[in-house]
Amino acid sequence: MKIPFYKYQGTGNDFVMIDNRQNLISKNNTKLINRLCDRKFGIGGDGLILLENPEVAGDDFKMVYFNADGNESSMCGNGGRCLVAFAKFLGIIEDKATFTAVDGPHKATITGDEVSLQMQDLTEIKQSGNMAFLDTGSPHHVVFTKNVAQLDVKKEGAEIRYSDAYIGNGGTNVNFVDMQENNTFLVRTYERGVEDETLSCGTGVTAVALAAHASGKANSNTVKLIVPGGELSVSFKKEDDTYRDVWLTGPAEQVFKGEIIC
Ligand SMILES: N[C@@H](CCC[C@H](N)C(=O)O)C(=O)O
Repeated sequence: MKIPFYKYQGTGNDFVMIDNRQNLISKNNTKLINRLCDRKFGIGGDGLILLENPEVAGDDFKMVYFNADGNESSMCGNGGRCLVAFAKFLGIIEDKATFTAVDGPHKATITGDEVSLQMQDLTEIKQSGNMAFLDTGSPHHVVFTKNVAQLDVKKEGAEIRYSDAYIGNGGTNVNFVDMQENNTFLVRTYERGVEDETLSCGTGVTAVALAAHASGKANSNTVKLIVPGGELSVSFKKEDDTYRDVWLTGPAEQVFKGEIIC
């Protein structure tokens, strides 16, 4: 059997994309999904995303996201942006989308090469010293520190991800953040389910922007995030204790296509 696939990247966070509206691939095939994401034995990717038929009235499609380990996981911000570009490529949408993912409904807009994705509203941010924990669709531990460029993110991220605080609770992603000038932050992320540093994480930079604003490190409603794979921005409104109208914006690009032989 041959299954057509596409590969997308958004600031270096890369995904295998499959149009699964005809149920070509089973969501329970963890081994196959893990192998397809393997950079030596498969296509290679930080995750795999299925575009499926919508289950909610008014939606254009449904997003199903798997980490590179083959397990279905929580929301992927960059993956969501790439999926919107894929939906446009497939002719499902033009420049606007409405879809549902594991964390609920999302809206998106496309402007040239950039895709903006609306993230969920957020109220709870746990802050302690230079750290914060928040769930922007996926769980994120945020550490504000210095010399982020020199850090061993895989080693230090794994220590936090597998620490007693998180191990019994499904784990966490970990973001190391170096504050620059003018509401700009340098971010490196250790991703759960990839179990390594990725070049970018959309829910991660969203968490960083909101944690930075909540702790007074950012004073603008638009924050610029520099990640190893490029640049993203996050804009939001704060009403009472809640961050609303949270939008993640950055590039999303199709890089190649092929056929899975299985
Ligand atoms: N790369 C993603 C986050 C994907 C989910 C994460 N690995 C998890 O399991 O929590 C993003 O862009 O948000």
